[in-house]
Amino acid sequence: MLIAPSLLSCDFSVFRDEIVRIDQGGADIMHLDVMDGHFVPNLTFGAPVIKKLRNATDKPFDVHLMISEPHRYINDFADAGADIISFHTESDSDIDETLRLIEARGVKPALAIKPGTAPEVVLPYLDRLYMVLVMTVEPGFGGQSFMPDMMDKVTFLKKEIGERGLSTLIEVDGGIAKDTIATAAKAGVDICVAGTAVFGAPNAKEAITELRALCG
Ligand SMILES: O=C(CO)[C@@H](O)[C@H](O)COP(=O)(O)O
Repeated sequence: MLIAPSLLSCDFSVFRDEIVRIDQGGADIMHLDVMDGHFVPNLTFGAPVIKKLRNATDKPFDVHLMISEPHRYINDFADAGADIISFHTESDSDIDETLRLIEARGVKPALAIKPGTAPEVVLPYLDRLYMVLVMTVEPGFGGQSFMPDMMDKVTFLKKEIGERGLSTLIEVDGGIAKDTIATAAKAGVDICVAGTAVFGAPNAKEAITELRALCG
């Protein structure tokens, strides 16, 4: 299991230091939530901020776009140093064209689905995807409760990935904590995003180590 702390829950007044802290704490991937106050009812940061932070770590930057019209910003996030870009199937973007823009920049493409979205929507694109991001809360805010019924989507997608002989990864995001991560691991999740469970803990390194250990 790869652990991707969500920087949404970090102390933004020391954003760079927080990245260094979780890097040294054993984080596998840096999960960066971009919100526009339109696709989701919250605002965070954009490509210029990510670009300034890129040299804080060598770990991959996993940029989760919770924005409308993501196709307009793919080049900006690629220029900023994103390694993975995920965008939502529910956004007002041409999925095929937006994937093409990501592929053209040599960035790993991912599709994200909200809790109310059926996993079948990603099937036409699965062969092109580095990852599918299955939201286990409604996107927009940290600190919500994990939705265990989303694991049916993980099972469905893992089966399809296996049958097609693909290596597409499954990431889950929202409510991942000590009492929920084993459920995700059992369902076959490859990457767990965790915000509150890492940044809300007294010691981020211990929290990351413990989360990983709970996956068996
Ligand atoms: O993208 C989101 C929320 O939209 C997530 O990345 C959350 O930030 C996860 O936070 P926790 O549920 O782990 O606190």
